[in-house]
Amino acid sequence: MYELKDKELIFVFTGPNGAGRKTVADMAGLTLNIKQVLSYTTRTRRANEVEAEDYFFITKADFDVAHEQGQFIEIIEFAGNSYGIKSEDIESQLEASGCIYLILNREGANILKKLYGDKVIRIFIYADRDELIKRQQERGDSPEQIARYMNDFEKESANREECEHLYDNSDLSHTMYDITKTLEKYLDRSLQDLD
Ligand SMILES: Nc1ncnc2c1ncn2[C@@H]1O[C@H](COP(=O)(O)OP(=O)(O)OP(=O)(O)O)[C@@H](O)[C@H]1O
Ligand SMILES: Nc1nc2c(ncn2[C@@H]2O[C@H](COP(=O)(O)O)[C@@H](O)[C@H]2O)c(=O)[nH]1
Repeated sequence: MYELKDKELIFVFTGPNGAGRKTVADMAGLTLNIKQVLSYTTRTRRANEVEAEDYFFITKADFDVAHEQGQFIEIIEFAGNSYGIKSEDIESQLEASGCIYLILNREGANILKKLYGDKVIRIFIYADRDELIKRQQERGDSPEQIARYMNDFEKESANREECEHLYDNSDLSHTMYDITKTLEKYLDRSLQDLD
């Protein structure tokens, strides 16, 4: 397993679907110049999603081959699709930029924490249940898709207790203000550790 160097950090954005993890994580990444490690998925691409920007969209056959070859650090099956992150991508991105972020469900967030301990900061993003449904509807998800994703709501919400930081994302600009302040503290500390 890759051993993280002193200054390297992994931010994991987690929480229930539709809470705004991706929106918040990408804005924070852009502001603070932190790069994302993308997952691979067998899920069908949504209308607004772009290959190699949101995910690497691959076939189930390719996913299974990569899995058999031990390329994934962790995988999940969710709503009939497979998702995983490749160890090599984590390693190369850390070496290139020092700090990375990922957007994962509770299982992935907690596996990384177990593997990398204090180097992993889990950021739990949440919003009211009805608001999550509304956001998924507005994005054009079908009622069946929303129901499948919301099945996980309770378990995903319960994971807040495990996370290092919690943010209510009812108001995006407030969320961004608070998260940026928190991440900056970690980044400053990490730079000071270098001295
Ligand atoms: N604070 C907010 N207020 C209103 N809408 C928001 C807010 N944050 C994000 N959204 C919108 O909610 C929808 C879901 O956001 P996003 O994709 O970032 O969520 P997610 O937690 O990554 O969930 P998923 O994995 O289902 O995409 C998007 O259309 C996004 O623009
Ligand atoms: N444990 C992991 N969770 C992942 C990974 N890639 C995405 N996800 C999470 O899965 C659900 C569904 O994603 P969606 O894009 O279909 O809405 C969501 O919670 C993602 O954050 C992964 O590699 N490992």
